[in-house]
Amino acid sequence: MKSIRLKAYAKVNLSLDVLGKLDNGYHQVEMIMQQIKLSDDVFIRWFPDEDADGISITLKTNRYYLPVDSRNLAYKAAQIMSERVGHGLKGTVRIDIKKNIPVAAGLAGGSGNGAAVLHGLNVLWEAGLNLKKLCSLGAELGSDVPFTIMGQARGNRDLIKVFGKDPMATTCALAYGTGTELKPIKPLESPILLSKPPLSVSTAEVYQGLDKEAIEKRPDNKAMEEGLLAGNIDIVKKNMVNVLEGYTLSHYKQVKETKEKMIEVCPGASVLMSGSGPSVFAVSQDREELERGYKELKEINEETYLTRTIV
Ligand SMILES: C[C@](O)(CO)[C@H](O)COP(=O)(O)OP(=O)(O)OC[C@H]1O[C@@H](n2ccc(N)nc2=O)[C@H](O)[C@@H]1O
Ligand SMILES: Nc1ncnc2c1ncn2[C@@H]1O[C@H](COP(=O)(O)OP(=O)(O)OP(=O)(O)O)[C@@H](O)[C@H]1O
Repeated sequence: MKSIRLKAYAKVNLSLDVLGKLDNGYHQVEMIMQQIKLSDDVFIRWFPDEDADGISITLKTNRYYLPVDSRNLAYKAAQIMSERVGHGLKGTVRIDIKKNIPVAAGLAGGSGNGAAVLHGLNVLWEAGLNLKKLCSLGAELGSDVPFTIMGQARGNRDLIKVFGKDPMATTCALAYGTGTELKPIKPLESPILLSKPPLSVSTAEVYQGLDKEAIEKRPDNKAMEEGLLAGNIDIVKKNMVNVLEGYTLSHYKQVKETKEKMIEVCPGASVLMSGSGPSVFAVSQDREELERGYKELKEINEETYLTRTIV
């Protein structure tokens, strides 16, 4: 038996712009994504068995409501690896996921689980796929998967050994196209307060909702990138804009209330919704302010975390 244990980190969108809509219904985005320390634990084991009839996959998670078949991105990732690089292999892939990242939260939790399985089987099966190839397989799973592949290559010791010198192994990137084209950027170094109201929001619904509304304020991603490069957190804070906020905040009262509360209790922070929501996060140099905010937000939303970015 061979095994690997990987951390699948969550992401926040420091900015998110939508530039247009493609014929297939997907949207053209331009956004800056940053990996944070909040993570799921993904344990992958490979039991070779010469008598087996090909590769079988089993999956367990600590969230009873999550599917454990091909509807789960981790399971689907194992299927993709079996099809593409598993020729001639016989045995069982066992995946155990301990979820800490809130589900359907705008934090790429499921995407990260899929990414970890792609990475894990690449190592266990000695498939030798580079980051570019892993990202292209990841794009078949979901728009956020390639970024989580890059971030994990930087945030896991076993993967740093393999990809340490690859400039794509980074925890911050400008994502464009449908979100799967990535350009590494110098990461943000900051504590992060994160809070998710007890509801889930469909990403598809939010993108479709945006089609019917005018975008009021767009992020200046160039300025944000320069701020990151200069390590100037004030410039980063000033440019935190997410065009998906308009729809989610106006349709989900608890998300708006969470954002308003965070602004009230962390006046020195910049507060933004991540992805399509409903998670809201705050960036501030003042950790004590975020600690105070954590206590207040925890009273409202059980799923509240004080974490930090990974550089
Ligand atoms: C909102 C973000 O999380 C920001 O990072 C991503 O853009 C969405 O990433 P994701 O959840 O991995 O998205 P996917 O699973 O690929 O797509 C979910 C749904 O979102 C919509 N979608 C997604 C990405 C994109 N560029 N345009 C879209 O319109 C599509 O309706 C799609 O059916
Ligand atoms: N391994 C997984 N973990 C969590 N959800 C999963 C997983 N596999 C599939 N899903 C499904 O995906 C949906 C979205 O969950 P996820 O936690 O990935 O959302 P998210 O954080 O909003 O993702 P994103 O930020 O990429 O849009 C859930 O409703 C869930 O049923």
